[in-house]
Amino acid sequence: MALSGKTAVVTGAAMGIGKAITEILLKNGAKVALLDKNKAAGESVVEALSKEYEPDRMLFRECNIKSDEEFKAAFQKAVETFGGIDILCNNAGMFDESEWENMVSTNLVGSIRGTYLALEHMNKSKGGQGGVIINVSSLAGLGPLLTGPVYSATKHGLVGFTRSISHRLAAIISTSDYGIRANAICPGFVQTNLISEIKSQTGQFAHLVDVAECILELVTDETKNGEALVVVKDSKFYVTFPTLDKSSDKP
Ligand SMILES: NC(=O)C1=CN([C@@H]2O[C@H](COP(=O)(O)OP(=O)(O)OC[C@H]3O[C@@H](n4cnc5c(N)ncnc54)[C@H](O)[C@@H]3O)[C@@H](O)[C@H]2O)C=CC1
Ligand SMILES: CCCCCC(=O)CC\C=C/C=C/C=C/[C@@H](O)[C@@H](O)CCCC(=O)O
Repeated sequence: MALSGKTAVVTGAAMGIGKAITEILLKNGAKVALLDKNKAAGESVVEALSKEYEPDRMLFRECNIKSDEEFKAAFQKAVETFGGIDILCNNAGMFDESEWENMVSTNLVGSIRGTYLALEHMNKSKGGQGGVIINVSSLAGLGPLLTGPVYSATKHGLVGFTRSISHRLAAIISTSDYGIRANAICPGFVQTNLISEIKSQTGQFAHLVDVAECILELVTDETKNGEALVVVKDSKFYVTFPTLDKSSDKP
């Protein structure tokens, strides 16, 4: 997918990984609807980016992805402003095990909500233009995270949901081509506000630009559907998942 003229919706775009995703999409010619619950930070980012990119290629919309109403309105605003939606990056997320129900509502339910909204808008069989959905999971979505059992559950859930949706989209292509791909990205530690608010952190950190470049790869490479791409310091790799042997329930 060439990005020039394409429209992306990025959640959690006001800082961190979401801001880095927004910048690399703008740099590669896309228009971006930045969504975030943090209005002040979101407006500040758009003001700063408008100095480097054409202001009519971006918009900020305050949106809490836990709200169906706010998320639907934000999608509608993006469609009205830019004419359609080609890319969704479900990036918004949090880490707070003391707020575990809120974390599930944000990290998992919020991203599922965004995915289903995108399927409606992108679906070629319903007048859409097709597109690609990137769900930001985590390395903790592929293995246990001692310090974050519920966080890890939300990110495992997101990998499972993304793989299931993408396999479904691939399976129905012969009957009703949605023209939509879905992939997960699984970063290791990245120095952002989310991490800086967590005290006991160890481990090596990937760079924001590395994560953004991996997301760009998943967006532009139309052969990628149902993938989980790991990106850690100085390394990236596509996860190979066990396939169930149809004749038995053994992987
Ligand atoms: N920083 C890291 O080490 C890693 C982060 N991730 C994931 O990357 C994504 C982004 O994380 P960071 O950039 O590190 O976090 P961050 O805290 O720096 O930025 C997150 C952004 O999302 C927004 N947000 C949070 N909840 C929201 C909601 N309910 N509705 C709308 N916006 C909301 C925040 O206002 C903030 O602007 C998250 O899904 C996180 O789980 C994954 C692996 C590693
Ligand atoms: C502690 C809060 C972190 C919140 C932000 C993140 O998501 C950071 C994720 C970084 C590290 C997670 C590490 C998990 C490691 C193990 O589960 C390991 O088993 C993962 C193996 C993945 C693989 O190699 O396929």
